[in-house]
This record gives sequence, structure tokens and C-alpha cells, in this order.
Amino acid sequence: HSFCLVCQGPPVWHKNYPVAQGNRQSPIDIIPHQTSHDPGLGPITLNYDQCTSINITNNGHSVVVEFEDPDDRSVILGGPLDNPYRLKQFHFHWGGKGCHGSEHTVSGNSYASELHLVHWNAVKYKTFGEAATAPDGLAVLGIFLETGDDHRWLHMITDALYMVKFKGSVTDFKAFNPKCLLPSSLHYWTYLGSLTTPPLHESVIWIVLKEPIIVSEKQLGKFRMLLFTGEEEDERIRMENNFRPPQPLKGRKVRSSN
Ligand SMILES: CC(C)NC[C@H](O)COc1ccc(S(N)(=O)=O)cc1
Ligand SMILES: [Zn+2]
Repeated sequence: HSFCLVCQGPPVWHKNYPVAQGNRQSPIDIIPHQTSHDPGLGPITLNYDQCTSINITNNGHSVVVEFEDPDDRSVILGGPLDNPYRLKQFHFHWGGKGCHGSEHTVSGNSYASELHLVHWNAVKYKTFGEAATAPDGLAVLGIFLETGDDHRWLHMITDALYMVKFKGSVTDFKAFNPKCLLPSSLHYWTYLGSLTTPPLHESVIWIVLKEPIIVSEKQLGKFRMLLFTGEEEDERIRMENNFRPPQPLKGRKVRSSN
């Protein structure tokens, strides 16, 4: 079964996607004391105030909230970025009950889950698809999720998950501003990497926030009621452990904002 990360997952992706064994694959294990502090790295800015989410969908790999991106209404800028990058979608990766599910790890430790806010360089490229194949085409902001108290805004997402239980389902999800999912500090690590699922394009400038957000086990559990399988399939496989393990650093530098 294609979704099973054991039989058809990361270990065999290189057969159809040889770039899986490339020199700038993601995620990676971030070792903080081995990162280089770069005083030239400024802060990142998220201009999400004119945010226009459209829908929420189960694409068989994750749950994705998509945005209208006809102009620079919602952009990330600064930090390692030479241009503003437009918000296209955000999605999550998570584990099974009680076990961890982040993609990036920190000194070998993984978090319960990881949120990815996916942006594309609309200054240099005409479409997301074109940007997704260019070395400076995408900027993904990674935010770790740690279990603890309820997150006061995450319920807006988890309350909608029952509507997109099956692979291929989509439902309206308007006017959600992901700024409410940010931690208090925007300090980050940054490095050059890739998409963490096929086609694994080496087109991502990764910006991983150091501070996790706190969500409850109950909220996280609602992600695990999603299914990898479609409504018409008789097998019902829970969507969990949809994360790629860390990949070789291959000599890359990880920089730290401060
Ligand atoms: C190549 C384009 C057109 N299609 C890409 C496809 O939608 C997958 O897009 C993505 C987008 C983001 C990521 S992650 N986990 O690295 O943030 C993975 C795959
Ligand atoms: Zn992702």
C-alpha cells in the first residue's frame, strides 16, 4: 500500500525519485551547538494580515489548508530570503499514539508533530509548480508542536478534521490566519533543503523555529482520526507517522538567527 511508510515509504522513494539520495535532502537532525551563528541573518517577518485561506483538504499524505496567492497579500520576508515568498498552504506531520512525529529533530530528539507553512518565490517564478523545481523557489517555515495544555486556536483546525476524514475530501475553510499558530519567539535555524515527500525537489530554503508551540494530546489525537484511504476503499488505514526521518547533512551548514 502506497501510504505505508514502511513498505512504500522513504526507504524505496529513491527508486522513483533518485533525488531522494541527493545532497540537500530534508528533513535533517539539527545540532544547535554545531550551527553557525550568522550576525548577518536578520529577523523574519510574516505579513499575514490579509490572509485568505480557501479550503482544508486530506490529500492522502497530510491535512492541508490552501490559500489564494494571486498577489503578495500573505508573505514571509527577511532572514535568509532575498525576496518575499508567498504563502501557498500549510500542513502537518505527526506520529502514532504517544510516539513522536516531527520531521526535523534537535540533537536527535523529535517533537510530537511539525507544522509546515509553504511559501513560493513569486518574484522570480510564475507559478508554485515552477518555483517548486528551482533551488531558491520555496521557503518553508517549520514549527514544532509539543504536547501539554490545549492550544487556544488549534481547535479551529481540529474541529474541521471530521469533514476531511477520507483521502481526497475537501471542505471550505475561509479566513483562517495561521499567525495564531506561531510561538512567541521567531528565532530560527535555516539551511538549504528539499520537499520531504515526493517529488523531493531540492527547492526549499528551510526556516525552522527554535520555540515549539504547545498543543494537547487530545488535540493531536484528532489528527489521527484522519485516514490515508479514500471513502470508496474498504480498508480504513489511520493517517499517522506521516513523517520522513532525518537525512544526511552532506556537509551543509545550518545557520542560527541568534
Ligand atoms: C511539484 C508541485 C507542483 N507539487 C508538489 C506537491 O504538491 C508536494 O508539495 C509539497 C509541498 C511541501 C512539502 S514539505 N513537507 O517539504 O513542506 C512537501 C511536498
Ligand atoms: Zn511538510
